[in-house]
Amino acid sequence: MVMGINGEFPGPGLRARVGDTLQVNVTNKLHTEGVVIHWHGILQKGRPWADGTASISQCAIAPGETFLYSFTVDKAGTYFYHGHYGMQRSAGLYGSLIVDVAEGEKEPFEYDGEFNLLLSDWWHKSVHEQEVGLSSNPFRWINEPQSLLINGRGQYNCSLASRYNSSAALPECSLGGGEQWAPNVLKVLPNKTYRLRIASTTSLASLNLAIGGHNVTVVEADGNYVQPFSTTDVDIYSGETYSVLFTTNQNPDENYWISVGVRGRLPQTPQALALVNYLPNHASKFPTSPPPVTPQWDDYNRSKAFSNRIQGLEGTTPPPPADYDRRIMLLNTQNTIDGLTVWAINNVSLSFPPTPYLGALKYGIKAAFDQTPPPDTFPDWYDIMSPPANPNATTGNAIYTLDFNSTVDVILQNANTLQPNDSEIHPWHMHGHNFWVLGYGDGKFQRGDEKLFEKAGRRPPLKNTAVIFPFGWTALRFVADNPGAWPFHCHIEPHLHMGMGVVIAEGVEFLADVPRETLSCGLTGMMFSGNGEEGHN
Ligand SMILES: O=C1O[C@H]([C@@H](O)CO)C(O)=C1O
Repeated sequence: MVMGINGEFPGPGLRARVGDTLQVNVTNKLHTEGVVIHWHGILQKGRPWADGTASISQCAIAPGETFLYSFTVDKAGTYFYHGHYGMQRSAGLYGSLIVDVAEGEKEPFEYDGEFNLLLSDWWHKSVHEQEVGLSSNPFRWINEPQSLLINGRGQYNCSLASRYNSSAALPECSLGGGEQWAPNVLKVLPNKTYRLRIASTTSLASLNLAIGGHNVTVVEADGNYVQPFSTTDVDIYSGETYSVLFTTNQNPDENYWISVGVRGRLPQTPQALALVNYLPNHASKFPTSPPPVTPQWDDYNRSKAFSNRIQGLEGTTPPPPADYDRRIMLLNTQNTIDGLTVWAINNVSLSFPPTPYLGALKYGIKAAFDQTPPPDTFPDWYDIMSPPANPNATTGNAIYTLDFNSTVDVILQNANTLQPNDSEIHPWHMHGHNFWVLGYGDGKFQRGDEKLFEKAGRRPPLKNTAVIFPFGWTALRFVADNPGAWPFHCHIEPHLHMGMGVVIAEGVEFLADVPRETLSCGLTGMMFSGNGEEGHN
């Protein structure tokens, strides 16, 4: 079962120019559940209610109802959109969103043509069955995906590439032409430069993409320009987007594979493949070289080296100096609550309340969520190298309230899971803000480690998603300059479902109004249905 939009999966690609206002009417035709759409990477300055997050920016759109998302896009780049209620993104509710530079403006790089690859992973088990398993005792994990998809296409139970390897476990796919699952074909001319936009909306998988025989130059990450660098392959974590340039300077009598494979978890899913078709060769001409091999899944030094190469483009805004009034240390742990397996941040597993935070904050409804702030740090003695000594965590829905316009540092600290010698990749995505990635480190963050940021001599890149490596930490800095309530969470869909996130809020008092049509549920719904025609339901 797949959730589609306008009869399509993935949903229709959207394209706009900087300065445009997009108006998207979403009608919920799911019969038995609400829906919201999040515009991933769009900052929604001044319109936090358009962020499309259930329980945070709005009430879920009820079956049969229509909600108008209206927002301005102010930064060129590669983005996507997706469901942000339950695990609807995993059910296929996503599509691509591209913002071009304004008329007459130029990108800081040149290219002759472009392609867009939206990457995802796919399970045969329905999302509802997955959700039930994750919230069961005993816990039932979703396990690895059955397929990796490129623009919604992938193969199952066969491999396009088995002819290159006689010991391949899977038979060759028999392509007749025109199959829905046929690989994406990128038609190119020799000696041109192409822009490849890549976005990952995977539910779980960390990916690596490479083009056989071609190096790529990375130029954009998460809608921000980066200092160009050349590489053989690109790591891409869920929630990230990249643009890379490649030049068709190889033997024009050949076609070439693009491969996408799993990193960061023991892969059990065949690579996804797309074809670079040098014209006038026929697309059915199989490349003579096999698809690029995905680097060893647990070669984290290689992954770290790649992440460390991403720097802000020279001349772009550097991070402001530290304001150590507020440094938030977020310890990510796997825990148990009443026998259920959860993820917790500083020992609190996030559970979304029925009243959207934005409305609750705007109208001062204190009963809507826990008013005691969550902890800004974790105990010094916590041993991140071992399973939690006391694995019991609590459930909570309190928020981090930030001073408006303050500079905030966040240290995301990874730790051992409930299993000995195990720590996992977590790509953290922040809504409403870009942050500077100050640095990555191994082990437990120590006072004084901030020196490592400066010593590295890197120009921190602006991003909206950053990974924490196993047993390591990642340091971020951002300015709390966007009035609203915003989730900041692991972009692995089952991990958010299991509580791996926090909510931050700032400057809500500066919002003139929060549209009533976003508030028709929970305590705000009651508040507004009490006084006649203003009520929604
Ligand atoms: O949240 C997770 O649960 C499993 C495992 O840790 C327990 O089965 C896994 O691989 C996750 O990422």
